[in-house]
Amino acid sequence: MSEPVLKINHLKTSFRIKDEYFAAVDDVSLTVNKNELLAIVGESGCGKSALAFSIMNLHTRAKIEGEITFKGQNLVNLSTAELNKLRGKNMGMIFQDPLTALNPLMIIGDQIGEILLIHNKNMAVNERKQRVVELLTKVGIPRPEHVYTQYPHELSGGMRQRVVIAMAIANNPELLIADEPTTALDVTIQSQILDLIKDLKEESHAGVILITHDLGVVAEMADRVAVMYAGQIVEIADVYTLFENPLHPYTRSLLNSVPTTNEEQSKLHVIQGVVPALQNLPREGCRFGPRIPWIKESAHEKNPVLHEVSPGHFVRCTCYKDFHFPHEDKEEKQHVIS
Ligand SMILES: Nc1ncnc2c1ncn2[C@@H]1O[C@H](COP(=O)(O)OP(=O)(O)OP(=O)(O)O)[C@@H](O)[C@H]1O
Repeated sequence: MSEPVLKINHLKTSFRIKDEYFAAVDDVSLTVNKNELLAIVGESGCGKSALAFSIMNLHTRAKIEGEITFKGQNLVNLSTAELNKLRGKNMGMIFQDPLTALNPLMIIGDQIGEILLIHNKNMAVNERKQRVVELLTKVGIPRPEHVYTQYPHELSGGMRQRVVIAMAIANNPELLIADEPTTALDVTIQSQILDLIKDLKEESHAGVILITHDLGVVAEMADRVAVMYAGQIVEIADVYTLFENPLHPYTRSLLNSVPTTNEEQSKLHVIQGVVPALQNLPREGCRFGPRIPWIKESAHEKNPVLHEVSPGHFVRCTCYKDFHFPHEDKEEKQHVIS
């Protein structure tokens, strides 16, 4: 039986541009369970980071509405002091760029030690040092005692990201959010970092949210996947269902734009257009509609909602029933879907 760590209900995060607020996260509801890795995918500008930052309450000037329930409390209503008790202790975050997440003027040991100290005021100095070395060892850093004394600029990008992960897991959080944790790293290092996150999840049984552009990573690591487009979840399902039976035109377009060795993939699909700027997002009708203009208007719902097409598999808008790629024979495709 799955046990929820985080429950998000009708979350709306809006940013002020000139005199108006525009929702970058628009009515998102989801759950993350203990020992589950939920991947959030979508093109740049779909609202993935805005969602992650909302959960950690790291937006300074956004308007946040809805409910983010963690440990029985709605994070949206908590004061900074109350939030600080949870952040870094019960919730950890791994950021895209490890350099910006670290203080350049502080040695690694002190940076991790500080996180331990904030949440364990009575921890003795020696115990703290020992725990930092343990954490550095756990995230695969060689010569941890030496690295303890180094500054961030003395480490490689991969090692710095390991330090950031050590900080995020220092207090054994129940929820770990990783926002494109390998974007700033070399390809060779990327898989090591992702393996580390996966191992940590398996060991600690934490709930993990992994934000990524990379569908290969999703296939490899996720238990469930939420696909975001224009601030909304357009499809959510367990990882097998999402890859075996993707339904939303956006999900299918994303999957079809990745080259594979699969012989059935006759042609790569280039998704038309781009995600509009926040103030130009379509707010009515199917938000993805303008990017699939060959699908007739009547296929879309006026106010698209998520439909549960099979247990745990939700798809927004009815247009998935009529969707086909321009190069496909429509009759044949409808037969496959029905
Ligand atoms: N502080 C802000 N003020 C105004 N607009 C913002 C702010 N932060 C994000 N946005 C806008 O909100 C939308 C969603 O941005 P977000 O960074 O969440 O996208 P993303 O899916 O995480 O993209 P990426 O993959 O590039 O990180 C974008 O249109 C972005 O320009």
